[in-house]
Amino acid sequence: MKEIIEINNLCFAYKEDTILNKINLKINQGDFAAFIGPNGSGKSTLLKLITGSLKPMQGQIKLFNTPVEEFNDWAKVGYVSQKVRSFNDSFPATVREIIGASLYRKMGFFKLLTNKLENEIDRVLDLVGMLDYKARQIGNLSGGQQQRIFIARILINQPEIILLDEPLVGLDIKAQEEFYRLLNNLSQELDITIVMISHDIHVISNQADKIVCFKKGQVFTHQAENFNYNDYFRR
Ligand SMILES: Nc1ncnc2c1ncn2[C@@H]1O[C@H](COP(=O)(O)OP(=O)(O)OP(=O)(O)O)[C@@H](O)[C@H]1O
Repeated sequence: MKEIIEINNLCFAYKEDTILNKINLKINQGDFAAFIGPNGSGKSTLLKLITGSLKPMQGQIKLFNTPVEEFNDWAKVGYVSQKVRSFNDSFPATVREIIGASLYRKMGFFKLLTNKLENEIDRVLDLVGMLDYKARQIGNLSGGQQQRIFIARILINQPEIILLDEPLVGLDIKAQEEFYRLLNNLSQELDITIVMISHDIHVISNQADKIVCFKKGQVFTHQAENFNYNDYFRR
Protein backbone atom coordinates (compact mmCIF):
# COMPACT_ATOMS: atom_id res chain seq x y z
CA MET A 1 0.00 0.00 0.00
CA LYS A 2 1.35 3.42 -0.98
CA GLU A 3 2.08 5.66 1.99
CA ILE A 4 1.08 9.27 1.40
CA ILE A 5 1.87 10.69 4.84
CA GLU A 6 4.20 9.12 7.40
CA ILE A 7 4.86 10.82 10.72
CA ASN A 8 7.40 9.51 13.20
CA ASN A 9 8.02 10.67 16.73
CA LEU A 10 6.88 14.21 15.98
CA CYS A 11 7.02 16.90 18.68
CA PHE A 12 5.86 20.46 18.36
CA ALA A 13 5.48 23.35 20.81
CA TYR A 14 4.56 27.01 20.52
CA LYS A 15 7.18 28.47 22.91
CA GLU A 16 6.84 26.36 26.10
CA ASP A 17 3.39 25.07 25.20
CA THR A 18 3.79 21.48 23.98
CA ILE A 19 1.00 20.79 21.50
CA LEU A 20 2.09 17.47 19.95
CA ASN A 21 4.21 15.05 21.91
CA LYS A 22 5.96 12.17 20.08
CA ILE A 23 3.15 11.39 17.70
CA ASN A 24 3.12 8.73 14.99
CA LEU A 25 0.68 8.55 12.09
CA LYS A 26 0.36 6.82 8.73
CA ILE A 27 -2.07 7.79 5.99
CA ASN A 28 -2.21 5.53 2.94
CA GLN A 29 -3.38 6.17 -0.60
CA GLY A 30 -7.18 6.29 -0.80
CA ASP A 31 -7.69 6.72 2.95
CA PHE A 32 -10.37 9.10 4.11
CA ALA A 33 -9.00 10.21 7.49
CA ALA A 34 -10.82 12.48 9.92
CA PHE A 35 -8.93 14.47 12.58
CA ILE A 36 -11.15 14.88 15.61
CA GLY A 37 -10.57 16.20 19.13
CA PRO A 38 -11.34 19.07 21.47
CA ASN A 39 -10.66 22.73 20.64
CA GLY A 40 -6.97 23.49 20.92
CA SER A 41 -5.84 19.86 20.74
CA GLY A 42 -3.49 20.50 17.80
CA LYS A 43 -5.44 19.42 14.71
CA SER A 44 -4.78 22.58 12.67
CA THR A 45 -1.21 22.66 13.94
CA LEU A 46 -0.62 19.17 12.54
CA LEU A 47 -2.06 20.16 9.14
CA LYS A 48 0.32 23.14 9.10
CA LEU A 49 3.23 20.83 9.90
CA ILE A 50 2.15 18.46 7.10
CA THR A 51 2.04 21.30 4.57
CA GLY A 52 5.44 22.55 5.74
CA SER A 53 4.24 25.91 7.04
CA LEU A 54 5.42 24.97 10.55
CA LYS A 55 8.64 23.08 11.34
CA PRO A 56 8.77 20.13 13.76
CA MET A 57 10.98 20.46 16.84
CA GLN A 58 11.70 16.76 16.78
CA GLY A 59 10.75 13.81 14.59
CA GLN A 60 9.95 13.58 10.92
CA ILE A 61 7.13 14.02 8.43
CA LYS A 62 7.29 12.35 5.04
CA LEU A 63 4.99 13.22 2.15
CA PHE A 64 5.02 10.69 -0.71
CA ASN A 65 8.11 9.13 0.91
CA THR A 66 10.02 12.43 0.85
CA PRO A 67 10.87 14.44 3.98
CA VAL A 68 8.49 17.40 3.91
CA GLU A 69 11.36 19.92 3.98
CA GLU A 70 12.61 18.46 0.66
CA PHE A 71 9.18 17.89 -0.90
CA ASN A 72 8.40 20.16 -3.86
CA ASP A 73 5.62 18.45 -5.82
CA TRP A 74 2.88 20.58 -4.25
CA ALA A 75 0.53 20.19 -7.24
CA LYS A 76 -0.20 16.74 -5.75
CA VAL A 77 -1.56 18.38 -2.59
CA GLY A 78 -4.88 20.26 -2.52
CA TYR A 79 -5.69 22.36 0.53
CA VAL A 80 -9.00 23.84 1.66
CA SER A 81 -8.65 26.21 4.60
CA GLN A 82 -11.08 27.01 7.38
CA LYS A 83 -11.82 30.39 5.90
CA VAL A 84 -13.24 29.35 2.59
CA ARG A 85 -14.07 32.44 0.64
CA SER A 86 -17.69 32.82 -0.15
CA PHE A 87 -18.89 34.81 -3.11
CA ASN A 88 -21.69 37.31 -2.56
CA ASP A 89 -24.76 37.70 -4.78
CA SER A 90 -23.21 40.36 -6.95
CA PHE A 91 -19.93 38.56 -7.71
CA PRO A 92 -19.82 38.89 -11.50
CA ALA A 93 -18.72 35.43 -12.65
CA THR A 94 -20.28 32.16 -13.66
CA VAL A 95 -19.20 28.77 -12.34
CA ARG A 96 -17.64 28.08 -15.75
CA GLU A 97 -15.57 31.28 -15.56
CA ILE A 98 -14.38 30.57 -12.03
CA ILE A 99 -13.17 27.08 -12.99
CA GLY A 100 -11.85 28.34 -16.34
CA ALA A 101 -9.73 31.00 -14.59
CA SER A 102 -7.83 28.28 -12.72
CA LEU A 103 -7.38 26.35 -15.93
CA TYR A 104 -5.94 29.27 -17.90
CA ARG A 105 -3.18 29.51 -15.34
CA LYS A 106 -2.52 25.79 -15.54
CA MET A 107 -2.66 25.45 -19.32
CA GLY A 108 -0.47 28.45 -20.16
CA PHE A 109 0.04 28.75 -23.88
CA PHE A 110 -2.41 25.93 -24.60
CA LYS A 111 -5.22 28.28 -23.67
CA LEU A 112 -6.41 28.36 -27.26
CA LEU A 113 -7.34 24.69 -27.12
CA THR A 114 -10.85 25.64 -26.15
CA ASN A 115 -12.36 22.18 -26.58
CA LYS A 116 -9.87 20.66 -24.24
CA LEU A 117 -10.51 23.43 -21.75
CA GLU A 118 -14.27 22.98 -21.95
CA ASN A 119 -13.92 19.21 -21.47
CA GLU A 120 -11.74 19.72 -18.44
CA ILE A 121 -14.28 22.12 -16.89
CA ASP A 122 -17.04 19.56 -17.53
CA ARG A 123 -14.94 16.74 -16.07
CA VAL A 124 -14.34 18.42 -12.71
CA LEU A 125 -17.91 19.79 -12.44
CA ASP A 126 -19.24 16.33 -13.14
CA LEU A 127 -17.00 14.86 -10.41
CA VAL A 128 -18.55 17.18 -7.82
CA GLY A 129 -22.11 16.78 -9.17
CA MET A 130 -22.35 20.41 -10.37
CA LEU A 131 -22.37 20.09 -14.17
CA ASP A 132 -25.92 21.47 -14.40
CA TYR A 133 -24.76 24.64 -12.64
CA LYS A 134 -22.03 25.53 -15.12
CA ALA A 135 -23.76 28.66 -16.46
CA ARG A 136 -25.01 29.89 -13.07
CA GLN A 137 -23.65 32.94 -11.28
CA ILE A 138 -21.37 31.70 -8.48
CA GLY A 139 -22.80 34.24 -6.01
CA ASN A 140 -26.31 32.78 -6.36
CA LEU A 141 -25.26 29.30 -5.24
CA SER A 142 -25.76 28.01 -1.70
CA GLY A 143 -22.78 27.67 0.67
CA GLY A 144 -22.67 23.90 0.10
CA GLN A 145 -22.74 24.33 -3.68
CA GLN A 146 -19.96 26.93 -3.56
CA GLN A 147 -17.97 24.48 -1.45
CA ARG A 148 -18.29 21.90 -4.25
CA ILE A 149 -17.02 24.46 -6.76
CA PHE A 150 -13.93 24.97 -4.55
CA ILE A 151 -13.32 21.23 -4.65
CA ALA A 152 -13.78 21.24 -8.45
CA ARG A 153 -11.09 23.93 -8.72
CA ILE A 154 -8.72 21.81 -6.66
CA LEU A 155 -9.47 18.75 -8.82
CA ILE A 156 -8.18 20.59 -11.90
CA ASN A 157 -4.65 19.93 -10.66
CA GLN A 158 -5.41 16.21 -10.28
CA PRO A 159 -4.22 16.15 -6.67
CA GLU A 160 -3.38 12.85 -4.97
CA ILE A 161 -4.32 14.19 -1.55
CA ILE A 162 -6.76 16.84 -0.36
CA LEU A 163 -6.36 18.37 3.12
CA LEU A 164 -9.39 20.18 4.55
CA ASP A 165 -9.35 22.31 7.68
CA GLU A 166 -12.94 22.15 8.87
CA PRO A 167 -14.51 23.54 5.74
CA LEU A 168 -18.14 23.00 6.76
CA VAL A 169 -18.64 25.78 9.27
CA GLY A 170 -21.97 27.44 8.57
CA LEU A 171 -23.41 24.66 6.40
CA ASP A 172 -26.60 22.88 7.44
CA ILE A 173 -26.54 19.17 8.33
CA LYS A 174 -27.89 18.03 4.96
CA ALA A 175 -25.26 20.04 3.05
CA GLN A 176 -22.56 18.66 5.39
CA GLU A 177 -23.66 15.09 4.80
CA GLU A 178 -23.70 15.58 1.05
CA PHE A 179 -20.23 17.09 1.19
CA TYR A 180 -18.88 14.14 3.21
CA ARG A 181 -20.43 11.79 0.68
CA LEU A 182 -18.70 13.65 -2.15
CA LEU A 183 -15.34 13.30 -0.39
CA ASN A 184 -16.03 9.63 0.24
CA ASN A 185 -16.73 9.13 -3.50
CA LEU A 186 -13.53 10.94 -4.47
CA SER A 187 -11.50 8.69 -2.19
CA GLN A 188 -13.26 5.49 -3.35
CA GLU A 189 -13.51 6.18 -7.07
CA LEU A 190 -10.42 8.25 -7.82
CA ASP A 191 -8.23 6.88 -5.01
CA ILE A 192 -7.66 10.44 -3.79
CA THR A 193 -6.50 10.54 -0.17
CA ILE A 194 -8.60 12.81 2.04
CA VAL A 195 -7.54 14.27 5.40
CA MET A 196 -10.15 16.42 7.05
CA ILE A 197 -10.53 18.17 10.39
CA SER A 198 -14.06 17.78 11.65
CA HIS A 199 -16.06 18.56 14.77
CA ASP A 200 -19.02 16.50 13.69
CA ILE A 201 -17.94 13.13 15.04
CA HIS A 202 -21.20 11.32 14.36
CA VAL A 203 -21.47 12.30 10.72
CA ILE A 204 -17.78 11.96 9.90
CA SER A 205 -17.47 8.51 11.45
CA ASN A 206 -20.07 7.24 8.95
CA GLN A 207 -18.09 8.50 5.98
CA ALA A 208 -14.40 8.46 6.91
CA ASP A 209 -12.50 5.17 7.21
CA LYS A 210 -9.78 6.30 9.63
CA ILE A 211 -10.55 8.34 12.74
CA VAL A 212 -7.51 10.15 14.15
CA CYS A 213 -8.23 11.31 17.71
CA PHE A 214 -6.24 14.16 19.27
CA LYS A 215 -6.02 14.17 23.03
CA LYS A 216 -3.54 15.75 25.44
CA GLY A 217 -0.71 15.97 22.93
CA GLN A 218 -1.23 12.39 21.75
CA VAL A 219 -2.79 11.05 18.59
CA PHE A 220 -4.66 7.72 18.37
CA THR A 221 -5.76 6.20 15.07
CA HIS A 222 -8.84 3.98 14.86
CA GLN A 223 -10.51 2.23 11.95
CA ALA A 224 -13.95 3.86 11.64
CA GLU A 225 -15.78 0.52 11.96
CA ASN A 226 -14.12 -0.09 15.37
CA PHE A 227 -14.49 3.46 16.59
CA ASN A 228 -16.67 3.91 19.61
CA TYR A 229 -17.60 7.51 20.18
CA ASN A 230 -18.55 6.94 23.85
CA ASP A 231 -15.30 5.12 24.68
CA TYR A 232 -13.32 7.96 23.26
CA PHE A 233 -15.07 10.63 25.30
CA ARG A 234 -15.32 8.67 28.57
CA ARG A 235 -11.60 7.96 28.74
N1 LIG B 1 0.56 30.81 16.37
C1 LIG B 1 0.34 30.33 17.59
N2 LIG B 1 1.07 30.77 18.65
C2 LIG B 1 0.87 30.29 19.89
N3 LIG B 1 -0.06 29.35 20.20
C3 LIG B 1 -0.81 28.90 19.20
C4 LIG B 1 -0.67 29.35 17.84
N4 LIG B 1 -1.56 28.70 17.05
C5 LIG B 1 -2.24 27.87 17.88
N5 LIG B 1 -1.80 27.98 19.15
C6 LIG B 1 -2.28 27.20 20.31
O1 LIG B 1 -1.97 25.84 20.07
C7 LIG B 1 -3.03 24.99 20.51
C8 LIG B 1 -3.48 24.11 19.36
O2 LIG B 1 -4.13 24.90 18.38
P1 LIG B 1 -4.77 24.28 17.06
O3 LIG B 1 -5.33 25.42 16.26
O4 LIG B 1 -3.80 23.38 16.41
O5 LIG B 1 -5.94 23.39 17.69
P2 LIG B 1 -7.19 22.70 16.99
O6 LIG B 1 -7.26 21.30 17.53
O7 LIG B 1 -7.12 22.85 15.51
O8 LIG B 1 -8.38 23.57 17.59
P3 LIG B 1 -9.85 23.92 17.04
O9 LIG B 1 -10.62 22.65 17.04
O10 LIG B 1 -10.35 24.88 18.07
O11 LIG B 1 -9.69 24.55 15.68
C9 LIG B 1 -4.10 25.92 21.07
O12 LIG B 1 -3.95 25.98 22.46
C10 LIG B 1 -3.78 27.27 20.44
O13 LIG B 1 -4.16 28.32 21.30
